[in-house]
Amino acid sequence: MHTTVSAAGLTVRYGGTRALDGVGLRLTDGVTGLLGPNGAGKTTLLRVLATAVPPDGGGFTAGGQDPSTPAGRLAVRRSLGYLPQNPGFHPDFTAFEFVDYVAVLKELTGRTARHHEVRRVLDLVGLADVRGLRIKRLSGGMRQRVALAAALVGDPAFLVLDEPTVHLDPEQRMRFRELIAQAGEDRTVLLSTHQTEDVAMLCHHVIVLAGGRVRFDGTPAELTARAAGRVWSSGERAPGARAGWRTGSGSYRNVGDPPAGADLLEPTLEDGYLLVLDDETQEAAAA
Ligand SMILES: Nc1ncnc2c1ncn2[C@@H]1O[C@H](COP(=O)(O)OP(=O)(O)OP(=O)(O)O)[C@@H](O)[C@H]1O
Repeated sequence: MHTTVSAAGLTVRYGGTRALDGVGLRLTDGVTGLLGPNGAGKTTLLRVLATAVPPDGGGFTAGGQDPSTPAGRLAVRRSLGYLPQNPGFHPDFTAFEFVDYVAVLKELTGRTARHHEVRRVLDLVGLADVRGLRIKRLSGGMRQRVALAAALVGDPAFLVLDEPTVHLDPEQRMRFRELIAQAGEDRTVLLSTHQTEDVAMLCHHVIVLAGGRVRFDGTPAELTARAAGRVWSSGERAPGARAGWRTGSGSYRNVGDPPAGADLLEPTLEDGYLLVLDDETQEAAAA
């Protein structure tokens, strides 16, 4: 069960700051990655799409429902799972109690069916064995899985995940990626992350946000292609490099504007992302 989400002109102002400045997007089934530097507006965008913050301008629909009307908002909320940056756990709740509490908020009122659903989602994220433990006794990775289970309660068609892999060690991150990929098989998932590997491994679609605006919207391959012919190796730091660092082999890996005859390297998604941000910074400085 998935849904289509379409947004146009989304604007959110906090005093003089435009956290979102006319954002448009279209999400379909599968996992879309949302990349952007600190303060880009990612959390604000996710909060708008999760109907936690109404936009000052523009709007969106999810599954054809418009959350600017009370009936539409209810319909969008019923089809939504949200994993916020700070899930607000009560540390004395057990994993089961927390997810059950979220299930009550999501209007799963029949106790037996609700408890069945809570066990199903805890099972799905691999927490069946620890569902009776208090959240304060769980590791960071397990807590993130509790938060994901809470987001999955009621089998929502649209899942909004705000930096779910942050603070996880590499093994936990890998396990979490498996869960997100699984969730994205039959859902529309929007995943905010600072990890370009998350996007390279999980996403069929990527949006780069900076300064409250969409700077790139396309496939991971298209983002990587932005750096084609712009990554090269040299014996020392190259003058045309926007970023350059000495690698373990002793040579420099440079990203930017290569000199003629440079020894070009295969670009990565991270190179493409760096150049999208850097090109945008240079354009802003020139304007
Ligand atoms: N409640 C708020 N009050 C005032 N300003 C805010 C508020 N929330 C966000 N902002 C500002 O809006 C801008 C976008 O913030 P947002 O948290 O959406 O960015 P982000 O991309 O999620 O950043 P990060 O990666 O650091 O979480 C920033 O300049 C931030 O300081």
